[in-house]
Amino acid sequence: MAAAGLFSLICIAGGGVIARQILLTKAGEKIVAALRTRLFENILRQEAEFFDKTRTGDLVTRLTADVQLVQSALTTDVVNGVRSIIMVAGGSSLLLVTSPTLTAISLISLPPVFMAARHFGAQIKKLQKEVQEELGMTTTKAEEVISNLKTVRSFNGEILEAREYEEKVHRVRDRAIAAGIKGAYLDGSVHVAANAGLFAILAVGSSMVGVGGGGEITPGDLASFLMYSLFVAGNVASLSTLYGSLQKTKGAAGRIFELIDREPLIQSGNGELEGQQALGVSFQNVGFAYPTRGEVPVLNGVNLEFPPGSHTALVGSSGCGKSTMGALLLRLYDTTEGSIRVGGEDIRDLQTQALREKVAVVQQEPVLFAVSIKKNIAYGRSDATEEEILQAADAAKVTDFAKTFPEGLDTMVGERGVKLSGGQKQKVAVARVLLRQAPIVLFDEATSALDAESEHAVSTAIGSIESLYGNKTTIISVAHRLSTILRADRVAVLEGGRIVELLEGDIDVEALMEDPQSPFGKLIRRQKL
Ligand SMILES: Nc1ncnc2c1ncn2[C@@H]1O[C@H](COP(=O)(O)OP(=O)(O)OP(=O)(O)O)[C@@H](O)[C@H]1O
Repeated sequence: MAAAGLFSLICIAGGGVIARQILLTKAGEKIVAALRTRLFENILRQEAEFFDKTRTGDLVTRLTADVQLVQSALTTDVVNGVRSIIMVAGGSSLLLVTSPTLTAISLISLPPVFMAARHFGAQIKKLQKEVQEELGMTTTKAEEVISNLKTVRSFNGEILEAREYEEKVHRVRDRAIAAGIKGAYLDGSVHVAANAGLFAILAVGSSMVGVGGGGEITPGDLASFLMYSLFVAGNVASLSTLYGSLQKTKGAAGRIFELIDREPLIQSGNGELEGQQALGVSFQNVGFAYPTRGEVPVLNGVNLEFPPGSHTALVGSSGCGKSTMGALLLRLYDTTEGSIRVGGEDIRDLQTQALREKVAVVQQEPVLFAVSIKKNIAYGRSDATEEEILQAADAAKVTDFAKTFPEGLDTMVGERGVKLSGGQKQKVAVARVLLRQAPIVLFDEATSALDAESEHAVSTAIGSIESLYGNKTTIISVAHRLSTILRADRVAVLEGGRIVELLEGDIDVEALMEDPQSPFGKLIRRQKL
């Protein structure tokens, strides 16, 4: 009967183990999923300045390794901790019942335990934070080298890169070992303090038993007291190990929550831009310096109107701030001085999403995603029909080169579009923007990677799309390509951070080249075009 009863109890305990494992796994995985999602969503909300300052690897480490540490702490560590606390509480009550005097004496081991936990705990937390930061740098390095392996290889950089990676890995290792050593000191000190308590109990307890027995307590009581004390000391020791591990987690959790709680510096306004009509853009006394290089002004009192439906070429030498004007128009950064208006509204008063819906950009270095050509085009507008996608692909001459691939528009382009040529990538980016049908179109030297014939085809396509979808305000920023400049009906010259010349109507290039006062003439002469 007793054996059967015991077996039933074991079965119930087994069921408890199963339930605990299942519940812990569920809780842990749900915590990880929720943390990752919230973290990722908040990373995406951050302003461009944040990404100028933060390394990608650091963010990836927060999403992976840091979250993983928190998961194990919140499941395994917390459960073990609760169990040890119950054991310590239960064991202590037994101690109290057996001998209140000896229990009071055993308490002398507690202050050193707390002191050790405080002292080493703080150091472990700091070191673990450093481990996670160094891990972030290691991830950044690996990601940079692997995604640019062709460049690394062409410069015979493999050995150098492997050595740099090794150095970073060693820094992670050294910090992790240092944290482990502090943990070991914590465990060791707790062990000594807890066992010193046992010695005190033995010394005082034996005198309480008295020579030959007959004292305050029986030898049996002392033996039980010592056994309970060992049990309590063992659980206090495992609590200290858990405390060390919780301190590690605090380092990682701090990094996660600092980012989950971070409010982006660029806050969206509430205004909306209704309708699909052409919108004008106006730069009013705009001054700007990149926050990471605050002492170097890039723009300085830029005044420029882009009337609705106008086609403006923004011309200026390399690095003069043309792309920066585009970034400001998209409100990736806020102007340091002055304001930018779209459709008469200050862009700081508009919802950032509403603003970006109205501006389509072909970037200087177009970025494609690791999906098919067609999906990359469809990224331009989520509700576009198949027909519209094909129309955009045709207009930007994507169909011409895609039909030479066995899978046509369904060809996968590889990570960042590595399986396409520079010009092909740019054509896909143009198709994506054509599909977007935004009233303001920004070409950041979009035609630089296109050959003359494709460039002509693309600009004609833009014209035809325009006649299909209505007038667009286009801004083409271009360093020197005269054929592109002349296709615009206005030319604005950017120099020294301000607009120094605005040409409208028929542009007589020959005369301007002769004119020593004309910045545009000077620019063209310098470029020898
Ligand atoms: N994220 C950034 N952080 C700090 N400085 C930057 C950043 N982006 C650009 N700059 C600096 O701002 C200046 C203007 O750059 P911008 O890209 O606007 O030039 P650009 O006229 O478009 O040049 P290009 O014709 O060569 O593309 C440059 O001196 C550049 O080094």
